[in-house]
Amino acid sequence: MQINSLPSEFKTARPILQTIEGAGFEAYFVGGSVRDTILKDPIHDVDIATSAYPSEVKALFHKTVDTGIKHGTVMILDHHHKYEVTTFRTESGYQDFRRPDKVTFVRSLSEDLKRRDFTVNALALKEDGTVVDLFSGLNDLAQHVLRAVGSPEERFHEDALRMMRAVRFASKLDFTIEKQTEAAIQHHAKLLQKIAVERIRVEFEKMMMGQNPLKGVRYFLETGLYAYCPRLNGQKKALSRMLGLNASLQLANETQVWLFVCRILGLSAQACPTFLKAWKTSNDLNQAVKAGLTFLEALDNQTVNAHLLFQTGERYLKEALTVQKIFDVSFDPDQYLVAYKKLPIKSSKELAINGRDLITTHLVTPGPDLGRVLTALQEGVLNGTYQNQSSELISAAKTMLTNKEESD
Ligand SMILES: Nc1ccn([C@@H]2O[C@H](COP(=O)(O)OP(=O)(O)OP(=O)(O)O)[C@@H](O)[C@H]2O)c(=O)n1
Repeated sequence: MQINSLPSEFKTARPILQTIEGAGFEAYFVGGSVRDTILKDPIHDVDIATSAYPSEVKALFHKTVDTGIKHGTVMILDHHHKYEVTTFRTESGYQDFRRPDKVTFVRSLSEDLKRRDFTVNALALKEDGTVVDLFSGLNDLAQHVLRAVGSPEERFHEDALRMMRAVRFASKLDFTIEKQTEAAIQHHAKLLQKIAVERIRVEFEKMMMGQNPLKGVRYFLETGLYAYCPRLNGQKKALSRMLGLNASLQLANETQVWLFVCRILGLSAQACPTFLKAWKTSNDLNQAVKAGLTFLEALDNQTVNAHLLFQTGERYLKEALTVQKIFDVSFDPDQYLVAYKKLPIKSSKELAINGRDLITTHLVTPGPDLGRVLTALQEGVLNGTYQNQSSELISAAKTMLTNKEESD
């Protein structure tokens, strides 16, 4: 196969390949960018593989960085671009099911391609647009099939994360997993326990955000992979609820993914931190999910009010509303967005007076009273008791403090 019009990312990187080839070595574009180009999908990283050894690559370019020299990767800095160039290699060992114990640099492209995970990821592209296809990856791409290169058992034994990659690609590309490859995942699912949670999480999130997430999820459940993910063992029934949803599952970011998963599992805002901790999500994400779940619980209980909209904030509110719409296609998020827009203040900073105003007018001294008065004023503004005007708020503060003195 010949690709006549290469994407601009490849065209820009062409001189790198030409320099390496000019020195008598082989060089190819490899990996996901080749797959995505043939599928006419946008490409992200451009990976280059070569028969030149790292020292030989370094000798050919002015600026290089040893990013992963032990594994054969050299980064080439070329004007404003960075390219990872990796020497053809074979891998062996894999006692921990994730990293090879031994990497051997080789001169043969076929040796390098045959250690790769799936046939559609084992294509190489020459700078002139010729595709090298040693494992019928082009046919699998055309048939939308994900098939391990060579023995699936061996591929998953080498790197158990590849099983999660399989379900992620099934979702991302809307591909079917070939029968033997699927059977091998089912057989080896428990090896996932050996893989770092962070790496599993990245694949899980990508699966949930794919083109056809339910395809990936179906494999995730049927092969038993889910049982080896944090806190999902025993949750097949709950997770299967995803498959019965009426709405198409389109999740745009990690917050939506975890909000959705927590809702599917019936986790409350209070219970979610323990669950998310097991998945090692970031503090920012945990905060977003907790805020979203708190809002959705209020939605369930029909107790949404101005205070909650204010607390949730626009960003988290939008995420929560998007997730609610997945569960209930007839749900209308607009009324909540309109109510949010109508809030007299969107943050404490928008309150017409601040702590300093109360101190300079000698109403109150720094301390707990100050915080209490400001919170009460903010609540009053949100529920419509006061207008957000400084004179009105100052006099409201005076009344509050006078009443307090009298009751003290
Ligand atoms: N566990 C892995 C990870 C990667 N690869 C190989 O390394 C390439 C690059 O890997 P990576 O960048 O992680 O994934 P991509 O396939 O490029 O997919 P994407 O960019 O969409 O994540 C893959 O195509 C595949 O050939 C592999 O064989 N086994």
